[in-house]
Amino acid sequence: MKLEGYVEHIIYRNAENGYSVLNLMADENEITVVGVFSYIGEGELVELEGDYTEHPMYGQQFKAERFEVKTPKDALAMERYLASGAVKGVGAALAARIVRRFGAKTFEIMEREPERLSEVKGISDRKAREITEQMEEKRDLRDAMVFLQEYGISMNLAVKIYQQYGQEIYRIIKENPYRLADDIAGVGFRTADEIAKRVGIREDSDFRIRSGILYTLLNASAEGHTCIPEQMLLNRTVELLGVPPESVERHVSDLSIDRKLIRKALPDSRGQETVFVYAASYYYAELSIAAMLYHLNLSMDETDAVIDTRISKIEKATKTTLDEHQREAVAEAVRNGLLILTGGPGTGKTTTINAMIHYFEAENLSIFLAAPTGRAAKRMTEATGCQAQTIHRMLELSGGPESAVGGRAMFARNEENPLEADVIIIDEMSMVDLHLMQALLKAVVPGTRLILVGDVNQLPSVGPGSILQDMIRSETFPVVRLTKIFRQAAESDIIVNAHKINRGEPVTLDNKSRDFFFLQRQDPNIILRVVLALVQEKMPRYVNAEISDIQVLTPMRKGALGVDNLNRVLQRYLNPEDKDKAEIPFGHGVAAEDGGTGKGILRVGDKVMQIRNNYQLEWEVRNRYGIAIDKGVGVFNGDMGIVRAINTFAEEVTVEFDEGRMASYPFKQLDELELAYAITVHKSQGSEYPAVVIPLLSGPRPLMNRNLLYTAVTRARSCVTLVGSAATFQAMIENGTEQKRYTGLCETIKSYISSQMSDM
Ligand SMILES: Nc1ncnc2c1ncn2[C@@H]1O[C@H](COP(=O)(O)OP(=O)(O)OP(=O)(O)O)[C@@H](O)[C@H]1O
Repeated sequence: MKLEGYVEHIIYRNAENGYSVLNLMADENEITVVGVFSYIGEGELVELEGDYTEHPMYGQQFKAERFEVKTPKDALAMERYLASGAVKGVGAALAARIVRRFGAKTFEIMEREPERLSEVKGISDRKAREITEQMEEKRDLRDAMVFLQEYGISMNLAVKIYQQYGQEIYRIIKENPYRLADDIAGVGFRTADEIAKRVGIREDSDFRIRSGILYTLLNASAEGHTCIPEQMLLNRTVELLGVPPESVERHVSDLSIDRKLIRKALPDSRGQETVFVYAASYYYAELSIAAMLYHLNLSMDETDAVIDTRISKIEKATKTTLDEHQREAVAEAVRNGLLILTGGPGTGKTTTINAMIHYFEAENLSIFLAAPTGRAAKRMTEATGCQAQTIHRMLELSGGPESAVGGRAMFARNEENPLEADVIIIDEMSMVDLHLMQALLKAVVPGTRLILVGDVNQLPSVGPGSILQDMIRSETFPVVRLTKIFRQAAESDIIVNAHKINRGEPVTLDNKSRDFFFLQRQDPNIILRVVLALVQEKMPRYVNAEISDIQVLTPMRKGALGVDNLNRVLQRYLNPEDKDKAEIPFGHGVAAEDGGTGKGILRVGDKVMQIRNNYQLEWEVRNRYGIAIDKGVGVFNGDMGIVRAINTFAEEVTVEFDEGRMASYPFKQLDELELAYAITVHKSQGSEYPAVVIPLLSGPRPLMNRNLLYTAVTRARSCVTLVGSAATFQAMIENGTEQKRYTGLCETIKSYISSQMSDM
């Protein structure tokens, strides 16, 4: 049946799919209507098709299957529409005046002769234009929404697509919807492919195959590769698209002629020359990194005798005697434009950094200290007594919306406006990925000393590349390796065992240690219970810390002991439901037990983590009177915080990060957060926690390796407790095969250097 009426009030609206509940006034009757409305506003006249149904709780309602927004016919209806707030700047009084002037012709005049609006008292020419433009925009947007909905595009996405292309959408969607995957954040190949299918674009269309190839490369970069073997690219793309290999091959070759892809011969894991394929931007990033490193790698003049004397003076002043390698590191830092310092935990990296700082300070040189994450920067500040900052902040991430191009950061410090420092020391270098390294190097001029400090045995960066490892492997730059564990550090079993793990030696699990425990349990449910007891009671007391300082680390996302399930269980006990704590549905990864929606809950008091870099998110630090004392932009992958407020009215969640930084997330942006009672070992890189609890039972072999265990264990400052299978633990120590990362930086550095040599 059909029903016509005015939208009186929208009771509920799901912004993602348009599902709405609204009050409709039809012939003086108020009717509750439910249905999917792509675009609708209060005050509008709609014609609905559907049927009345009986809802067990809400009684009779009209279920709309189809709808059409109609132009209001009579004067009263027009006035109602205009007064509804649908047009900005027109309130009830003005709406009444407009309709009094033009009567039933109001809309016609607004459409055809908008300049006449200025005949109404209180409407200037400019305002008349504004009102008209709004009416037009609304109509265009509505038409576009209806069009995009036909292709199964959600409303949020439809708005984004419309904002990007405007009236061009019709052409783009019909000709090449794969462009959406390139241009719009949140549209991937799969969404574009779905649209293409509905539009009727053929499976073997050129656009589809090219887009599929680029998508495969993008996926590879999400796994950390900067390039992949061509054969692997072909296989994966063929599998993705279901098209013959020849056509993929042909397009790979076309794309490389267009320089969208770069093919390059590199040695594979067995050292044999193989063709690898890069997305062009990754290739040029490696090339420019190689070139910039080459130019920074200068020799600086200073005699050994002078250096020796100065170091001895520092040793006296700081009452430390540096060992041979530490001394060498300081001397090399003085003598070179570029230096890598690497070593495991407790081998004296920080002590060496401190000696370097003393040395350069005595020379009156300006020194910048930085690290890839906020937590790592904070640690560096504490350990050196000098202010360290995140690399992003040092490079002056600019705040405006233009600060991220294609999701990438834009920095105010770059080749045109380099950092004004004589010495830059970067800690936790193993976490720096290809993009950040490129941005950093752009902002450093030759002549500035760049000292890169890190532990090359940690897991590689979350983002693509294995910069530190590749630089060391290239054997092109000065490297000092610290290997000796100092006496104080040697008293810690965390450090001693970490080194054993790294060397592949067995670790004794007799629980006679003060800071390293292994609780053998085989049943996942029992492991969960033990983990909970450790986090909730034992560890906070043992290391004298808050519950939120105890971090659970796990290798995996899925399974009983994966991140998702651990978070669900830990949340239930550590931050249970409470009528005084606001909460909202949240997240995608949380399975089962919640009514089959696959969603979890976010609650005030929850511990959360930002899971991607957001260069635009604003934060504020307020004093106790609520006055902002510091402001900035950018919350980064891996930053941890506590949910302080959930405002369902403003649809906002406020999270407090380190150092009191408060950031607000619109509900729509909550996919940037995850619960963080438990996090993956990968995400924990660069952070340190007073105590770490690691459930360890089983998992896929490539993941369960020495590298991962080493990284997990070294995250703990005062205590590590592993809970689970000792056999798995020992097997991980023996599994020295790292997850393979394909990168070409090492070879690119070498070939760049030799090309420079031959030019000389
Ligand atoms: N030359 C030295 N003589 C005596 N003790 C030293 C020396 N160098 C470092 N130490 C001591 O060894 C311990 C570890 O040193 P440091 O903190 O510098 O190492 P690190 O490599 O930075 O460790 P981590 O990566 O775990 O932070 C500290 O207690 C430090 O005081």
